[in-house]
Amino acid sequence: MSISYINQQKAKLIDLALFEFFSVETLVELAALACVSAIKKVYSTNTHPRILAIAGPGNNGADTLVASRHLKQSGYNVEIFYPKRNKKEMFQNYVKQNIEYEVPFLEQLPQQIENNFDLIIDGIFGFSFQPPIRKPFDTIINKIKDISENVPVVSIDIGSGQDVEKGNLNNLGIEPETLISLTLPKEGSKFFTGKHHFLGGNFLTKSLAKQFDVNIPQFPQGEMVIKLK
Ligand SMILES: NC(=O)C1=CN([C@@H]2O[C@H](COP(=O)(O)OP(=O)(O)OC[C@H]3O[C@@H](n4cnc5c(N)ncnc54)[C@H](O)[C@@H]3O)[C@@H](O)[C@H]2O)[C@@H](O)CC1
Ligand SMILES: [K+]
Repeated sequence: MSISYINQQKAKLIDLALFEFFSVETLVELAALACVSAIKKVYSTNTHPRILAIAGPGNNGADTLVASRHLKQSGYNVEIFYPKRNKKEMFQNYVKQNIEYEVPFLEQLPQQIENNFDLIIDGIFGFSFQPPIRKPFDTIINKIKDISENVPVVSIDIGSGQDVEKGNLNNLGIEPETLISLTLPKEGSKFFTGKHHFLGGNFLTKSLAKQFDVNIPQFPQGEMVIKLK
């Protein structure tokens, strides 16, 4: 049975349904841990010790802020660029946690990313993205696109700037080396051209799968992610 790919509306509805059972903090913590698990499988602290994490204003950014803390605890050197801060308490707590765990926040996108970082985490936009890309993320996404030939990029849920359903239309979004889809892959990820595609976020029950008419995967025993590509 193949795994379902979902459109933007279904992603939002499934998210809302999960909030009936879990707090957003729980879902973010688990999604972030799944992302960390996928990252560790491809990029080790020996080969890719210096990580630049770019966090957006929504829950894709929340996943990134939490993943940054876990990656730091796992021995990576992580620095965060988080240009548009969400005022909600949850996000403020994630900032405090990173400061406590000695993960620095950068005031600007660094100039020489390729010389100073081995890996970029793209946590700018997830399934709620609506084009066109507004400031300041237009220039940030263009910069990441420019250097993605030289520094590998891991995108959480979606390559930021890509259309959630149609993929990288007109090459406007980030095309990552590694994509980590959450809950179920979005339709746009059918066009993914990078090397590694993981699925994390083992949240769906049989009853939710029936309600939303989707096929859900069986995660391998003891694993937080499934490798789709
Ligand atoms: N059920 C799930 O699958 C889960 C999803 N989570 C994460 O949550 C994400 C979805 O989070 P959200 O719904 O908060 O939304 P996103 O994080 O996708 O983005 C919404 C934010 O981006 C801004 N934005 C949207 N389009 C823009 C544009 N064109 N230019 C500039 N800013 C723009 C919005 O104003 C809003 O602040 C998922 O992709 C995933 O990463 C996880 O945190 C937990 C579980
Ligand atoms: K993203």
